[in-house]
Amino acid sequence: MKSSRIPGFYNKTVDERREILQSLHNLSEDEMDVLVSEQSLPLEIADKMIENVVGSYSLPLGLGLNFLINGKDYVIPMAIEEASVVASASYMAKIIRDAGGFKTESTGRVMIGQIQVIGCQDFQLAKKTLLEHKEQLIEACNTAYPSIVKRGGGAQDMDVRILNESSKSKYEKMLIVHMYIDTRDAMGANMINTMLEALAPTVEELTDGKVYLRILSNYADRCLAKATCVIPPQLLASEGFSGEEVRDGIVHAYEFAASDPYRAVTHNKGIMNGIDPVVIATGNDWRAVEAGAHAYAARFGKYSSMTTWSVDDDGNLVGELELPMAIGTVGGATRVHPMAKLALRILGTESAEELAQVIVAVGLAQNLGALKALVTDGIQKGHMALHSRSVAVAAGATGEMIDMIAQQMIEEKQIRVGRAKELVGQYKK
Ligand SMILES: CC(C)(COP(=O)([O-])OP(=O)([O-])OC[C@H]1O[C@@H](n2cnc3c(N)ncnc32)[C@H](O)[C@@H]1OP(=O)([O-])[O-])[C@@H](O)C(=O)NCCC(=O)NCCSC(=O)C[C@@](C)(O)CC(=O)[O-]
Ligand SMILES: NC(=O)C1=CN([C@@H]2O[C@H](COP(=O)(O)OP(=O)(O)OC[C@H]3O[C@@H](n4cnc5c(N)ncnc54)[C@H](OP(=O)(O)O)[C@@H]3O)[C@@H](O)[C@H]2O)C=CC1
Repeated sequence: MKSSRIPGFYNKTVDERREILQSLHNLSEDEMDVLVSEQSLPLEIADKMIENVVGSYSLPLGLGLNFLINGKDYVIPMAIEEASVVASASYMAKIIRDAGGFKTESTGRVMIGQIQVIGCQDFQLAKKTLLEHKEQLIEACNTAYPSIVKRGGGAQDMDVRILNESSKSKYEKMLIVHMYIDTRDAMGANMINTMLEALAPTVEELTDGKVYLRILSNYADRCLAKATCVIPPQLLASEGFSGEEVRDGIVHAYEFAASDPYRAVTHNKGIMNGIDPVVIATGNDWRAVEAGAHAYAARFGKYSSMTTWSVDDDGNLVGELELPMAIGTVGGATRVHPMAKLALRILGTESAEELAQVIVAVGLAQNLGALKALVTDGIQKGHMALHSRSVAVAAGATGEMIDMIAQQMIEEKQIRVGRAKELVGQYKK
């Protein structure tokens, strides 16, 4: 792909932006049509995706620009309702690009399937028996879903745990089988659940217990993606603030989030501001990603910051974000929703592993954007200036009136629906 660095893209009209996108990716006219909201999800497809369909729900799709990840340029489709997120991601990606870009890596694509067994006469014996039959159980899993094995994935390993072993309650004591399954480019929920359901009768036989739950775990801690950036302080300087001041402010902000769950939740919400829009745009399951990410943020026993920010020996700001990233480039809605297909095409990611790495890079950029704003001008200046247009629309402004009212509210430093309504009234006179 050509460079994703397109200065002033946001000052262009929607049509001009579409033309740039089309030439950047050689998109066909059919693909371009998908960007027109009536085409983005035809009703007959929507009606096959979920139940009781009466329509579809649109979100704005913006492009995160300037992303350089492992030396490769990416344009990032982001579906989100909140102003300033896309601008902030692009701004931080521009700074990080000047610092050499993001470096990313991942652990592979191993997901976890859980089988719950209760009522065993002897839980230790049941565990021992299962472990003795490990190879047979892995093989049974793979027999239930041979196509994933042909694709180079499938069940690889197995583990057994006993929960609440000393409990006297028949409800609390249970044995949990973990199957470790490489799902390749799929998120894998359905394939894992199929495998587990096929395995359950054998597990019951071997344990002399009763199987209840057979379901994947969304705590995908063997399916991790990590992004890092190293930024010389001079790239962080902004009006009235030296680069060193901004750098130190960001590290102080990180330490606050690392030490206080009340701050960590907001800090992490800012990270998910970047992650969710890409997960949604690519047709992936954002509830699964959200659940896994927050659980990982609590993995040391206390809910904490998803990112870390520190200063290296050369005085650079170093940022890191590692998260479970159970997404796919096939399966679910990724190849069903026309917009998701287009988003994957624009991203140009060749595998789920690559997509996962791109997503955490966006999360890291988004966190940096929020922290940089918070430790300098405060969040309201940049965020509310962009949000002012939505406020004007909420107050009933239309057409040219929207930008004029938004601008007036920014100048008056009064970005409120009440004020916007007054201005709409004045313009309509
Ligand atoms: C909003 C900015 C970027 C302005 O920042 P600025 O300094 O006015 O930007 P600039 O005019 O110097 O432009 C720099 C670059 O930003 C981008 N950019 C600039 N403007 C636009 C625009 N209109 N549309 C698209 N892109 C834009 C663009 O890439 C541009 O480069 P160029 O292309 O010109 O070479 C900055 O103030 C910022 O990053 N603010 C933070 C915004 C943010 O975090 N929003 C999230 C919502 S708040 C929240 O939910 C989370 C939070 C904050 O609670 C999390 C937490 O507490 O940790
Ligand atoms: N707790 C949760 O998170 C749950 C989530 N879900 C939902 O499950 C869905 C995801 O399930 P998932 O199993 O990923 O999707 P699918 O059920 O759509 O399965 C993906 C299919 O893609 C095919 N495929 C083609 N190319 C590849 C490749 N390179 N790598 C891997 N598979 C490939 C495979 O079939 P073949 O090999 O036969 O071609 C595979 O079965 C999401 O919609 C999610 O919301 C469902 C239940 C619970």
